Amino acid sequence: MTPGARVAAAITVIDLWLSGSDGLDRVLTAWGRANRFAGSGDRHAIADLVYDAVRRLRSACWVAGADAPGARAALIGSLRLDGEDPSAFFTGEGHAPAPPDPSEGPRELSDATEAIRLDLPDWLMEHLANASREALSALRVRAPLDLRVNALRSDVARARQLLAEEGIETVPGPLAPSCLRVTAGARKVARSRAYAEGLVEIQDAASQAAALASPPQPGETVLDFCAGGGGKTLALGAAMQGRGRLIAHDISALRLRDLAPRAERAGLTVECLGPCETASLAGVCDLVFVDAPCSGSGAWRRNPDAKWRLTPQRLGELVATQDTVLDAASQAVRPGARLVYATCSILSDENGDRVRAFLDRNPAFRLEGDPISLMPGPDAGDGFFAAVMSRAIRD
Ligand SMILES: C[S@@+](CC[C@H](N)C(=O)[O-])C[C@H]1O[C@@H](n2cnc3c(N)ncnc32)[C@H](O)[C@@H]1O
Repeated sequence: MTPGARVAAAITVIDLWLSGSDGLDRVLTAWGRANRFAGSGDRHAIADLVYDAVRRLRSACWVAGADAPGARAALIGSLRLDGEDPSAFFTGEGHAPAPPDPSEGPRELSDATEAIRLDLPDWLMEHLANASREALSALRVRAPLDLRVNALRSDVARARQLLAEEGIETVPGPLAPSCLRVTAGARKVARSRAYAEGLVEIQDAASQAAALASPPQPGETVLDFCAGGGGKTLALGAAMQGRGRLIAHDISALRLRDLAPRAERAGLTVECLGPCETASLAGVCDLVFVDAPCSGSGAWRRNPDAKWRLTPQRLGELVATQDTVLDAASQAVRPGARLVYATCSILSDENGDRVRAFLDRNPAFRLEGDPISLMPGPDAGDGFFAAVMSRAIRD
């Protein structure tokens, strides 16, 4: 495909996403299936164009002269924000889109409101008043790929060497000793031997750090209450050196489906419990980890469509779920043991506010130290929050 045809395809994908309710990933996958002529290089290039434009949807549309989100404006503006001349792609020749007309900018980004410049919905600005502008700007930029070296299978030096032999270059990553940041060959990771044999997992640096907010010890009974795909479960299991009882629970049995084979690859045994199967764990766990469902605002550079779909009503629903989940999970904590509440959110509504509300409802628990509050950044990881609480020996 020509560069212009790739831009045209990216416009089609964003159009479909804007007019439907599916996530961007699904729309992209469906487009790829319906357009088999596009090779993997084309599909990757189109995905990059799409994600770059959606991450910066408001600012891109602004510099393309549009006051409302639109796919064509998003692409024109996104190219401009990257210092490219859109006319080089919008040629009208072959499958390329028609050339930009004078109503399509350029317009100075410095004339836009702060919410537009930061690519955030207007209503969210007051919720983010305490977040630094650098952290919010980081959400407009493509995220790096981080790996967690699985100590049960390898050490960091050996994992780096094996990855390098397959053309995947890494440097030591931030926030966690097991973190490697991929600097070249990111697209080869999922097909690499190191990945297939469980030496490394794909996991953001901040997620790795959050999993170790209260490091589990070998021999402990550890419950990952919102285990989902199991990223934290595997990190917890590695910290336990594979010894003890590791239990994964989620309200969605479907989301736990891939955990058993992932755990086996990582050299771990995990008990998987479906919804409402935790009654037998009441008061027995040494550590209960709650990676609560949240807005995902700390990871919006990876999932930029989520930020445009979040509404005040949805945030309210999430907050109510977080309270319910934390109350339910706390039942499994043994007297004297730990409860960790974590989110990949940067909104205090979902973080400190939830912990304070929980402690007010549950006087048997108290906060241990200051919560970890990680903000997204080029040399950091995603935004993440983790608070460690402990249950009194006697209620
Ligand atoms: C942030 S995701 C977990 C990600 C996962 N821990 C990881 O590291 O890959 C939140 C999870 O909470 C689950 N969830 C939502 N409501 C729940 C509930 N009431 N009880 C338990 N899990 C719930 C969701 O199905 C989802 O898998």
